[in-house]
Amino acid sequence: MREWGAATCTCPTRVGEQTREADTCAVIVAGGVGLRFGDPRGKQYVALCGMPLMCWSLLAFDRAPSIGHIVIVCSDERRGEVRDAVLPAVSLRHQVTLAPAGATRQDSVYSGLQAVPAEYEMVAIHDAARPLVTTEDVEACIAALRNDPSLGGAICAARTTDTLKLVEDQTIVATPDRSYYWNALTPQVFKTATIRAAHRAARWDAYQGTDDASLIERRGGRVLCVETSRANIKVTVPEDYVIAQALMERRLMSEGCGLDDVVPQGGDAE
Ligand SMILES: Nc1ccn([C@@H]2O[C@H](COP(=O)(O)OP(=O)(O)OP(=O)(O)O)[C@@H](O)[C@H]2O)c(=O)n1
Ligand SMILES: C[C@](O)(CO)[C@H](O)COP(=O)(O)O
Repeated sequence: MREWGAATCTCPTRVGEQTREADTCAVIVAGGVGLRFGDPRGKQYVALCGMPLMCWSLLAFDRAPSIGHIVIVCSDERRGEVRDAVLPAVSLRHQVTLAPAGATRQDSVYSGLQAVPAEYEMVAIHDAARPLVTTEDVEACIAALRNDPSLGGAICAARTTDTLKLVEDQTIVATPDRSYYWNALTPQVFKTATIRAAHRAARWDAYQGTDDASLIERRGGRVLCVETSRANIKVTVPEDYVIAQALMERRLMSEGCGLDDVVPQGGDAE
């Protein structure tokens, strides 16, 4: 893996100026230890194309016209690193609040939700470990929820392309019709009040879901899958890093934008 160094390549495309009131707060969860990744620095802090990996998703959200504030959830031990290394590597327009991580992803999201300023009607919850999210993905998901009041949430998702097997004791039990199966990605967007209530209910019931949509589903809410870029992978194991780096390099080469947009400055961290 490359060491952290000066940024040699840069940023996602700007998606126009802010044309509407920003009604959504981003909650970026970066509180995991990355056991499966195995690097003691933590996968969200290793360099990807010249910046800590989590910087790429911060930029994508910062440039989304619907986003007005960013909450970053990180462990107390890494708070200093976020302030001194992550935020200075990007030039964020929006104010940033840091919230303490919890023991599980769900606990970290719960913590992040407590830090969302009162004026934000919607939240977009995102894994810091998904650096390839685009501003277009973020906006598509927010627009889907905004445009359909009957929805309990809208999530970025991609259709499954492999043949799926239901397996017990390493033996195939069934081959389900894969047209019904999609991979859940992030961001996952919800009304702030709705997802806060769903998280409170899950804690009360001691329910642990692997994503936030499942907390809405279990209460009967309808969550829409918004088909977005399948390049938005989660860096989970070391092989994912290699893929993420190749995809990011390809994106940066095709966009060909300059370094001036990512000069060290940092947002105001509260
Ligand atoms: N207690 C936790 C656990 C996870 N996450 C975040 O949730 C996202 C998705 O989690 P995952 O890929 O499982 O990350 P880790 O928990 O770090 O990985 P592992 O399970 O391999 O330890 C990551 O951005 C991770 O930092 C978090 O904020 N707090
Ligand atoms: C939220 C998520 O990224 C959607 O795919 C995923 O469920 C997180 O799961 P993990 O096992 O905690 O990585």
